[in-house]
Amino acid sequence: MSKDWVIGILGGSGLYDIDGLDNREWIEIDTPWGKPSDQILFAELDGIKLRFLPRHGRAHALSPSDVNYRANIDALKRAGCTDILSLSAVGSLQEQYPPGDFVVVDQFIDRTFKREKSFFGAGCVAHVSLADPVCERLAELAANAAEQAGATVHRGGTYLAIEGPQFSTRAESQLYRQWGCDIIGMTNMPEAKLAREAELPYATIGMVTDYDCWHDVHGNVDVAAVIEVLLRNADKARETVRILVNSLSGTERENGPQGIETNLDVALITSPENREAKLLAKLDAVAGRVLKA
Ligand SMILES: CSC[C@H]1O[C@H](OP(=O)(O)O)[C@H](O)[C@@H]1O
Ligand SMILES: Nc1ncnc2[nH]cnc12
Repeated sequence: MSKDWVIGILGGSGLYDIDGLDNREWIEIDTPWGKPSDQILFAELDGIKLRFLPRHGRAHALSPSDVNYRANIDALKRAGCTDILSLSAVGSLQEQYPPGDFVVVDQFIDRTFKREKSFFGAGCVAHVSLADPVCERLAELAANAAEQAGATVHRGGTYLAIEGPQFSTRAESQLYRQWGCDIIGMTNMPEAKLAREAELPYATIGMVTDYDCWHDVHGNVDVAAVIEVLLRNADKARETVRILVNSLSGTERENGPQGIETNLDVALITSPENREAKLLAKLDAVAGRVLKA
């Protein structure tokens, strides 16, 4: 099936708006899961529709544990998004990813524990596959765009998600390194899981801001250091978005080869006659494609 691209952008720390877009309008979207982090910026560029949501709100008043990830993903789906790209500040767990570099990850480890992680549950159970949690097509488009924007880009890598809001202890940081993780952040889980449940292809660019606290030479991460690097990199991130969108201009969107857009076809397990009407009503945007009679 082909349709128009509608690119959703989840902006992380330091990225609260994108300028240089046409027909900009901030629009409030309500969801059955509560309020998203902020209004969503509806805009266009080169004929492609863009929907931008600052993950922590424009005032950065939401901590990673307080972000309503379900509402954010649901709202982006309601806003018509076909794909979601996250731009996130991350710490580096490996020497070869210095601050300033971009890592386009292909795997996640979820160590968060205080968040709603599924749209499904009692009354309508589903188990989606997360073996390949990232949309390879979107990740490639994002990596190409970031390179053209002048970033040093690493393709592939594992993002370790911690609950926060505190940064890690040195022992934890060393442990994550031993696990082979590449970058660390506090937000991409359960975001990526929920995007998959909503049948939305998801990719993330980790913008490295620090070496966490494991490095012998570089000092321990703090917010000032993160913001300092981010401010230097935010323009590159915005330019990446503009180049990515431009690369789609004039093309028709086809579903990708990973089957993400139809993955609920093989995920629902509660028999239709036993599904709860109340939960089904809340799933109208996320799973309407498979739940509509
Ligand atoms: C301000 S440093 C910690 C903060 O930054 C990252 O957020 P995001 O992924 O939204 O850029 C990290 O995950 C923490 O939430
Ligand atoms: N070192 C770090 N740990 C967790 N989240 C981060 N965001 C940016 N740097 C981080």
